[in-house]
Formats: sequence, C-alpha cells, structure tokens
Amino acid sequence: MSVLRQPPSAPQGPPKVPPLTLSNPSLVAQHTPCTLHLSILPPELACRLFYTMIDASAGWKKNKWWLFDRVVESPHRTSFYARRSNGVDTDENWQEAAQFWYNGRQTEAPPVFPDAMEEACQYVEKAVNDEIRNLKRYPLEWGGEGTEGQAWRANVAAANCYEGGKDSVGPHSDHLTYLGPYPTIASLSLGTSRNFRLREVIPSEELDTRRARTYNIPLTHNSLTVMHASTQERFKHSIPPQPTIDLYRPAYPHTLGAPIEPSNCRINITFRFYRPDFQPDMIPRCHCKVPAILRPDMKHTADKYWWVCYAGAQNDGKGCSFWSVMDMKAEGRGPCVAEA
Ligand SMILES: O=C(O)CCC(=O)C(=O)O
Ligand SMILES: [Fe+2]
Repeated sequence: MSVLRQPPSAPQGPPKVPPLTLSNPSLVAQHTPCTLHLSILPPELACRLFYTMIDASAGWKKNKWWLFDRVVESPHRTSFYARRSNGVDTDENWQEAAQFWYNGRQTEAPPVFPDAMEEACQYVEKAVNDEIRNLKRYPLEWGGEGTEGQAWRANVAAANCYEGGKDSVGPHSDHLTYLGPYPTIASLSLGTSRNFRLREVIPSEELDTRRARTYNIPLTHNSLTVMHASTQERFKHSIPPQPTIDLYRPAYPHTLGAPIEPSNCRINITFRFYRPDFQPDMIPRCHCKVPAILRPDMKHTADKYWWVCYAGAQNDGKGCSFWSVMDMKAEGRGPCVAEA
C-alpha cells in the first residue's frame, strides 16, 4: 500500500536570502546606503582618541528605559557630547538634547568635544561632505549650508563603549527627533573590531517581491561608516554580541614609555548634525509635557513621519496616547533640499 503524502507546500513569498558579509568599501556601497572608509584618521590620532575615550568611558552610563512593564538596561555604556563652536546654540538646548539621549534621565549640560575628538571631527566632516557632493539627495534632507558652504556638519556626538564580546546594541533605527528626515550619521570605530549588522525593513508594498537581507560589516580600528540619507528610514542596525573577539593591540602606548596593553574594548563615536529646524524648542510636547519622539514609517514607501509620546521610556512605562503626523510646512521647518 502506498503511503499518501501531502504534496510539498508551495514556498511562501519570495525565496530567503542568506546573510552577506561586506568586507570592503565597494561591497558596502554596492549593497547599502552606507559607505566605509578604512584608516580615516592619521594612526597616531586614532590611537590617542581611543585612549582619551577609554579613560572617559569609566564615567559613562548604561542607558535604562521602560519596556512594557519592566526596566531594561542597554548592554553597553554611552555618553553624549556637544560641540560648542558650531550649530545648535544655548546650554539649555544642549542639555535637553542630552537628556533625551539618556531616555529622559536628568543630566548636567553635556561635555564639549575633547581635543582629540575635535581634531578627528575635521577629518570626518571632510570625508562626509566630499561624499555628499556626489550623492543623490532626498527632498526632505536639510538644504541649508554651513559657514563654509558645507552640506553637513557635526554639532553633537554620541559615544559608546563595548567591553568584550557580550556588550551589544540591538536592532534599531536612530530616533530622528533632532536629526530630522534623511539624516547623515558618521560612525567612527576605534579599538576591537566588531560586526555592524544592517537589515532592511521591506515596505509592505514590496513584501511579495523581495525579502530582507542581513549584511554584516566588520568594523576595524580607525574605520568610518557613514550612514547616508535613507539608512535610518530603510534599515535597522545593530552591534550583535560576538562569542569571540580579537583583542586590539594599539600601535602606541597610553603614555610615553608605558607598555602597550591589548584591549577588548570597542569605542564608537557617532558624529551627528542636529538640524536648526529641529532644535529642542521646535519639538512638540506630548500630553505628558515631554518632548515627543520622531519616527519614520518604515512599513510604507511614501515619506511619512510621526511624533509620538516618549514619556513611557522613563515614566514607569506609562506614556500617553499622543501621536501626530509630522508636517514640515505646517510646522515651519526647512530649508530642505527640495526647495534649496
Ligand atoms: O556602535 C555602533 O557602531 C552603533 C551605535 C548605534 O547604533 C547608536 O549609538 O545609535
Ligand atoms: Fe544607532
């Protein structure tokens, strides 16, 4: 007697695609809206900045927030810096932006860029602006110019320290609250090499035709990843935990004559441009009187952004029902690339 079997079920949707490792700049540019620059800083500066940030990181905190009914803690330490010389202006503005970075926790005015970070920032700004000049621009990108005619400048930075392979950051796209739509974020890696993971969010209109792919980009010491416009709208990024890591061996000692000590830490500095038309005093408040958060609608292809209540991240998980569609014109924002 023959055994009756069900015919094999038809595969659901488009075929799965395996993860892809993007190990050089041309692969990164081919598959993602990001670019990768290896050896971006002079080696001595990269090492000096690494030590500066390692020393500073002793005072950095793990971020905490409410998720549903419990407090969660980020599995890495973070810190926020403001650049005094340029951009968003007053101390109160800086302080509010810093407080937001720490999920609403009270904080003092953020520290200014240390000297080595300021030096590094000059190289980063040049690399980013050289690239932007040759890239397709999106209509909602910032259309103004800096004092030297540049399209992008870094006026704040956030730094992260990952100690060992367990420290990590889960898949997310960065809040656009002070960055506005289609931001450019330049992310400098120092120390131990870690994988940076990107995964596209496929809009519902395209779910029948293609699948999301996971990309792993190994970020070596002194590399710069530029998350160009549309990365935050189309992709989630993460630093996954890694069972094994290679220790970083600095090329220079911490102080003259001291022995060179290998390190299991990765320092990441994201240089960001907080837009003048998304300054703290232009951010709507929710019913809890807390600055709302700006999120892109990643599920659809049309450009759409929501302001939503963020009080729940701090307030015992209790937020309000506030949400509103962002309207650039009605909210008096710009100039954007579209009208520049
Ligand atoms: O460490 C990194 O490369 C990414 C950090 C990050 O995604 C963030 O701070 O938002
Ligand atoms: Fe991020």
